[in-house]
Amino acid sequence: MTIRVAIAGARGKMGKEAVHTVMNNPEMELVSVLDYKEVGKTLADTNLFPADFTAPIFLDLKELHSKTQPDVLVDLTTPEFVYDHTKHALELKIRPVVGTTGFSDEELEELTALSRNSKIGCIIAPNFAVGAVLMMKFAEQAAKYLPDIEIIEMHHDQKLDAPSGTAMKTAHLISQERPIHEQGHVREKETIPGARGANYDGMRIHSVRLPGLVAHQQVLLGGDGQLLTLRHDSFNRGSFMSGVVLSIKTVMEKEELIYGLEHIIV
Ligand SMILES: NC(=O)C1=CN([C@@H]2O[C@H](COP(=O)(O)OP(=O)(O)OC[C@H]3O[C@@H](n4cnc5c(N)ncnc54)[C@H](OP(=O)(O)O)[C@@H]3O)[C@@H](O)[C@H]2O)C=CC1
Ligand SMILES: O=C(O)C1=N[C@H](C(=O)O)C[C@H](O)C1
Repeated sequence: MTIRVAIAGARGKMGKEAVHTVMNNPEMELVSVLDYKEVGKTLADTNLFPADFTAPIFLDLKELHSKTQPDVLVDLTTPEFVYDHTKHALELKIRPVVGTTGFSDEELEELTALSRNSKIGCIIAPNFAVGAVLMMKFAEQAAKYLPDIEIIEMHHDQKLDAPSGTAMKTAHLISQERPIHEQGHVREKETIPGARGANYDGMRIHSVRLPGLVAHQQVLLGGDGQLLTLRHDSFNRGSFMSGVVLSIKTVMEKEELIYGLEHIIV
């Protein structure tokens, strides 16, 4: 069976890569695109894609659904729109595969309940790169033994959310294994507010934004006379595409929301 895929955010850095990935996958068909620009045109009409990329562009998800009947909506847009897109897709019984980051805990809880109640699968993956997922899992394991931890995430300077979704997910996984623990000196004082980064359960997260970067993260675990450094680098957006393909295939078999690629990597 061919999986009918719609993409939101197709003109973006990740979206463009995902369009090519779906178009080149024999088990998938790109049936439509959700966007607020170039509505009524096709991808090819935008001059960003080859002439045979004829998926039509819609502004409204309901109309996109009724005219093109996608099985899956891949969302690669912005933190501002992703919650509405995902909720609306679930209500229309389109399975969301979401790479967009920036969800609040409350939004994730609401979408989890909606997915469970409607029995429509949904995958939200803060990072589709297998190496990044391994870094998170290794950090989770190491935190039991080395609970003094700082996360440094480094991204291109067009990124909207901070900390990154990957850093938030890493901190969440670590906090499940790490004993409750305040780090640093009890009388530590910031001379410039923010100098010590964001505080997640006593761990620190630092966000670096610079041109030239793609997506990079280090987890530093300090101990007496020692430092364990776990590092992952995505040098290009191709690094995320095997995770996108795996998620599109897997969401077809699910009836609940899955948060994180670690739950579906076999
Ligand atoms: N999970 C993962 O592995 C990865 C996740 N990401 C995440 O994916 C998201 C996209 O990243 P990236 O491609 O770098 O960002 P870009 O800014 O390059 O792309 C976002 C695209 O979405 C478009 N867009 C904005 N609003 C809407 C809307 N309402 N409907 C449809 N399209 C819309 C934007 O258009 P315009 O610019 O005209 O507003 C733009 O073309 C981010 O949240 C990022 O953190 C990124 C890489 C990997
Ligand atoms: O915006 C990005 O580029 C990325 N966003 C995701 C995140 O917030 O972790 C995944 C990856 O780091 C790239």
